[in-house]
Amino acid sequence: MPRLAFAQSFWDGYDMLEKPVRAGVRKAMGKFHALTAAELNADKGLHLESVNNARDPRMRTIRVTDFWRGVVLAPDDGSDVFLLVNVLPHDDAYTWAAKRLYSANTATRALEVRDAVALDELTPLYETAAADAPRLLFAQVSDGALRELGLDDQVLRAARSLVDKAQLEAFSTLLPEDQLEVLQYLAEGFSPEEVYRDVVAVRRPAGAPAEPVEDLATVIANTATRIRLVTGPQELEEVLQKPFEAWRVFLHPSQRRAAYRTSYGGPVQVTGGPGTGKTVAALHRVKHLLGRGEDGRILLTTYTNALAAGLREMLGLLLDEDERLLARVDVTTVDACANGVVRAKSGAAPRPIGDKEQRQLWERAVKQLDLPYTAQFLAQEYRHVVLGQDLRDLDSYLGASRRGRGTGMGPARRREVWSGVERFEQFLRERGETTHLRVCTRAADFLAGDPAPYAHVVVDEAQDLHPAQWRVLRAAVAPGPDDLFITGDPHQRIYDSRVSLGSLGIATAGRSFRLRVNYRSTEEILTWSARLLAPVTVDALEGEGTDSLTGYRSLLHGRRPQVQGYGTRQEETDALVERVQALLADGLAPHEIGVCARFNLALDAAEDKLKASGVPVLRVKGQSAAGTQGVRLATMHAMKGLEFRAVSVLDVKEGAIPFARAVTPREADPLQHDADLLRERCLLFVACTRARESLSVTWSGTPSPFLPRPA
Ligand SMILES: Nc1ncnc2c1ncn2[C@@H]1O[C@H](COP(=O)(O)OP(=O)(O)OP(=O)(O)O)[C@@H](O)[C@H]1O
Repeated sequence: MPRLAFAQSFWDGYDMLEKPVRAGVRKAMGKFHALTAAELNADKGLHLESVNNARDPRMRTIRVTDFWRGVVLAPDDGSDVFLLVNVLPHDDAYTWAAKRLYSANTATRALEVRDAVALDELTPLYETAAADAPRLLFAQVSDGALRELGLDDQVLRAARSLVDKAQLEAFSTLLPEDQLEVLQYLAEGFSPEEVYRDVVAVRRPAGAPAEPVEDLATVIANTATRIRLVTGPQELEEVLQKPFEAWRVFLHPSQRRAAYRTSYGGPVQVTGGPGTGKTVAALHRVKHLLGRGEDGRILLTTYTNALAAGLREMLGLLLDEDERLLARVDVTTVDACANGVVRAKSGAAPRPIGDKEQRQLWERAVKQLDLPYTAQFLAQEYRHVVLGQDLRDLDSYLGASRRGRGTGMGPARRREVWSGVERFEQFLRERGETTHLRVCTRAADFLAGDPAPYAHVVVDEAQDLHPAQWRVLRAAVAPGPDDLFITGDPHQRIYDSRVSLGSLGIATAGRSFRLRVNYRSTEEILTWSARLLAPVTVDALEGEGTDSLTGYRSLLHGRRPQVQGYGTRQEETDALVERVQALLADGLAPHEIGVCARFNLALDAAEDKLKASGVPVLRVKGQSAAGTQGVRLATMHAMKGLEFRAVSVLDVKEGAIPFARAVTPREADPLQHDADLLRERCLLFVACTRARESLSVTWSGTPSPFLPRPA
């Protein structure tokens, strides 16, 4: 019997197909598992036929319904795998199929597809234009190096005609996938050796023979990142019935390399810009660890309850709701985990208070002791120095380094501060209350005395964790192989945390991965959003050195973000209502639209106006039930971890972003001032990078100073 495989190009459009067409696909595909190759060719209903004037002689179409056709690549070399590559209306299917050419990449050995007709037509035009260009995009790279990286004749010629990155982008939908990625990395300034390591070597099958094997079945087997082979009728039924989410199957090689390495000698770190699939990599790592046949427990953890709820749901999907496996994983925030440890060990549930109440206690301490510091200063000193370094008495505080704090403090002043700390802690004791970070400190103490409860810990959104939280995680798993798998993006640090992972016993040197391909947003949204961060540098995830977004890019394209100021909030809100109505008229579901602002106040006005115009809305606070209809309204902080087809960021004006009250005055502490500004900037970056297809950024009055000047 022949075998059947599905290309990612087919899945991309599958969700959009109407029910009868999907039923047609299921019926047609079923025949590939039921009939022999000869019977398939003869089957009247399937009507497997070749395509006139096709660039690829293996192209066939099959009948799905009266009006829809499937496009199939049929083996002509005696191998037995048929590949479904697309499902389109009748005429489109023939046009699409005639232009496409599938080939095996000589370096990665994977199957790629190009629009051979368009490349033949366009390349000579670009060559003519390039003849007078002062510089060509790939002038620095030799033909030999390009061929080593898998470029073939047609792509090499096209590449030689390009003068800049914009032209490469214009070619991006025409070029074969792996060769395109090679060119994109080279265009970003990576050396051929780096590109070989990061793009080619990770895809090339281990032990690939020197001469490529060309039969279709082998090449398909080499393309796990874009093609799914289905082994039998039951699997076929499952993959076509269930809502299909590409991230469950088609990992980017850099995701796969990080998530599925059999074992690591110690902690691993995976970084990457927004939407590069870090969460997906973390989830697949959990799946890999569960598949190793041990019975140890796994902690999968993140920053907020809403994010943890999202992780729990995705893990269920990835593991096919297998209760036996899911029972081995605790998915929770670090704070909740610490709370559980303290509750179990002390017999009493800790009662942590929030930031606002803590500030009131600091204010009382300042007043009672008549201290020459603000409550804000003491709270920050407590967070970054005392809890950050786990200082438990005056002597340790007197001897501590205050790196990162922007004011000098001699012993006399430190004594004063310490008296404030003691008073604050006394208030907490008297009230029978505590703070989340103090719960973490206690939990780490309890854990240190016992065997570690987890065999593996997987951490998402690691950039926002405080050292006290890291101490819980460090104590929750014994140091050793596969102890910690950490994913995060330092450009999305939106809580005031500074860590040096090495000093906390979490050294990731030699075990660091970087993801660069964004799966969420269009290139237009990414490029605009990345400019928000262009004026600043951010500290690396592990706390040593800096991080950058070099090479960060998307394969998707769309409209440029709309960036627009208005005279008044009223006008801004009216424009929002119009935009949302236009998106709904375009066919977006309400829950696919997100509206966000720095403050709830700006959202209140938007909510009233949207409701008054009959648009359903839902305020996101913590978790909101998935699937509930309504345009989502959230503060920028609550946007973390979410994504929408369209996002409107409101009220991006002076005084709101950065929010003046959230920024320490420069005179009080210049370093904290800079850190606060950076955090506010990152917050805007996080909000904008939640958008998949469409982003609008608006304000009334004077725009935020963070907004890039028009290009
Ligand atoms: N290999 C993949 N194939 C298809 N889609 C993917 C893949 N990896 C990730 N995605 C999709 O890209 C989007 C972003 O993925 P994910 O949330 O894992 O990124 P992230 O790096 O954690 O993002 P952020 O840092 O912004 O939270 C999601 O919609 C996810 O389903």
